[in-house]
Amino acid sequence: MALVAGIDSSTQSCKVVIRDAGTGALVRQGRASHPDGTEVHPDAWWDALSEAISRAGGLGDVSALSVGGQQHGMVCLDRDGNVVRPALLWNDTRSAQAALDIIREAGNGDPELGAGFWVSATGTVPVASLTLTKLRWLAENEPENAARVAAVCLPHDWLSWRLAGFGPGTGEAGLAALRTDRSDASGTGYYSASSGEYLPDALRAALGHVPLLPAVVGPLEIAGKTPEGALIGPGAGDNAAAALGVGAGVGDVVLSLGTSGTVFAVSSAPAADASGLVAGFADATGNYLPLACTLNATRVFDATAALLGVSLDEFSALALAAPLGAGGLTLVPYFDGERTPNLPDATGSLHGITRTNYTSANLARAAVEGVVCSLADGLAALQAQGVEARRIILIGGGAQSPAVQQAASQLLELPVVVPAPGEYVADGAARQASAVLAGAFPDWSADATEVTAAPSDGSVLARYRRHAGAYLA
Ligand SMILES: Nc1ncnc2c1ncn2[C@@H]1O[C@H](COP(=O)(O)OP(=O)(O)O)[C@@H](O)[C@H]1O
Ligand SMILES: O=C(CO)[C@@H](O)[C@H](O)COP(=O)(O)O
Repeated sequence: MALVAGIDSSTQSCKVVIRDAGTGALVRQGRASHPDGTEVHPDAWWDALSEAISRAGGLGDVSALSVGGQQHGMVCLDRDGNVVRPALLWNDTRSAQAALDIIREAGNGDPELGAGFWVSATGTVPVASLTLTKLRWLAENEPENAARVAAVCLPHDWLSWRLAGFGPGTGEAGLAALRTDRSDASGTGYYSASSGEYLPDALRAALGHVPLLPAVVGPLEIAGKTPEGALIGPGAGDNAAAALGVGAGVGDVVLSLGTSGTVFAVSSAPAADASGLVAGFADATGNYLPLACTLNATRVFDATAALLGVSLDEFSALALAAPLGAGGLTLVPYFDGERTPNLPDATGSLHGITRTNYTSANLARAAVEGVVCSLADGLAALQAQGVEARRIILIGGGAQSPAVQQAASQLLELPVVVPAPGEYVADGAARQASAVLAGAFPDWSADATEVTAAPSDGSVLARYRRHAGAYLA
C-alpha cells in the first residue's frame, strides 16, 4: 500500500493528512498552531509543519506529498536563501495605498482604466492581499530589504522547497530549485492566469528589480524530491487545493469559512471582473478558479464567542436559539478591515439595537448572519461572472457550526452540502500527491450531508445590504 501526504499550511495552523494513495483512506494525521498576526516569519511555518508531521507519525513511509498553503504571502529570500524579513500575509492591509497607486498608474491616473488593464493582464484587480502590492510597500518603506531580495516565493513554494532539502545557505543553486503551481502563481499579481506567464515589468515597477521567481510546474508534474526520496507535487493555493479535496464539479460553489471567507468555483474559462469583487485565479487542474475572498469570517465568531464568554459550540447553540434575522440586529463584520468590498480601513458595525433584541442569542445570530451575508455578495458577484451555482459545498473550520450551516441554507437560498468533518485543503494536496505518483487524479469519494432547508426570508439579506452598502456610499 503506497501512502501519500497532504499538507495545509493555513493562516491559523498546519495540518498533515496521510492517506492510502489508491483508496484515499485516512491512515493518520497531525496538526500544530501558527502564531497570530499578519506578519509571520516563515520559520514559524516550518516549525509547525515539523511538529504536525511528527504528530502524524512522520513521513518515512510516504511515497509522495504536496503542500497547499495560504495564498499571496510575500516570502522574500536573499541570494544565500535566507528569509529577508517576516512574510506579510494575505490579510495584512498595509499595502492598500500601494494597490491604489498601482491601479492608477496603469490607467495613467484613471482607476477604471487601470482596473481594466490589470484584469486583462492578470485576471485580478490588485488589492492589499496580493504579493505585488506588498513588494511595492517593501520598496517604498524598507528599501534596504527590497535591495536584498534575490527571489520571491509564496508560503507553499517555500515549504515545498524546504521539504526538498533547500534553505538558508543553499545559495543561488538552491534558489533555482524553487517551484510553484499555476493556482498560487495566479494570486501574486505578477502572473497571468490565462497566458501562464510572469509579468517582469510589473515586478520591476513594484520592487525596483526583477527577482528570481519559482518555475511554474504543471498539475501532474514533479516539483522535487525529499532527501528520503518521496516525490513532491506542485502544491497549490489553499482554495484550489480545497476544490480538489471536495472534488468540486460544474454547478458546485465552494464556501469556505476559515480566517478568510471564500466563495469560489472551478470554471473552464478565466474570470475578468473589473469591479474587483471576483479574482480571476487559476485552479490546480489546468482550469480556472473565480473567487471572492473576505478578511472576516471565523475570527468574527471567535471574537463574539469570547465577548459572550462562551465556547464555539455554545456560541453556535446560542445563534440557533435566536430567530432568523436576529430580532432586527445586523452585524457588518468588517472587524479587520475588508477586502471584498475593498475597504481596508473599515471597522465593523452593529445596527438595529433595541432594549428587547439586545440579547446574547441575537448577537451570536447576527455575527453568523453578517459573515454569511458578506459572502452572499461574493456569490452574487461570481454568478454575475457566469458561474453556475446549483449547490453550495460548505467547508473550513466554521462549517462545523450547525448555526452557520443553517444560516447558509437560509440566506444563500441554495441547497447546502457539508462534507464529513475533515481537512479538505490537506486532502486536496494528498490527492495531488497521489496524482503525481499515478499520473492521473484518483477517484476518491467523500461523504457529505445536505443541510435540512429551513424557512428563509430575503429581507435579512436586503437589510444587511443596506447597512453594508452605506460603507461604499
Ligand atoms: N464549532 C465551531 N463553530 C464555529 N467555528 C468553529 C468551530 N470549530 C472551529 N471553528 C472555527 O474554525 C476556525 C479555523 O478554521 P480553519 O479553516 O482551520 O482556518 P484557517 O484555514 O484560516 O487556518 C477558527 O477560527 C474557529 O473559529
Ligand atoms: O487570500 C485568500 C484567498 O485569496 C485566503 O483564502 C488565504 O488563502 C488564506 O486562507 P485561510 O487560511 O483563511 O484558509
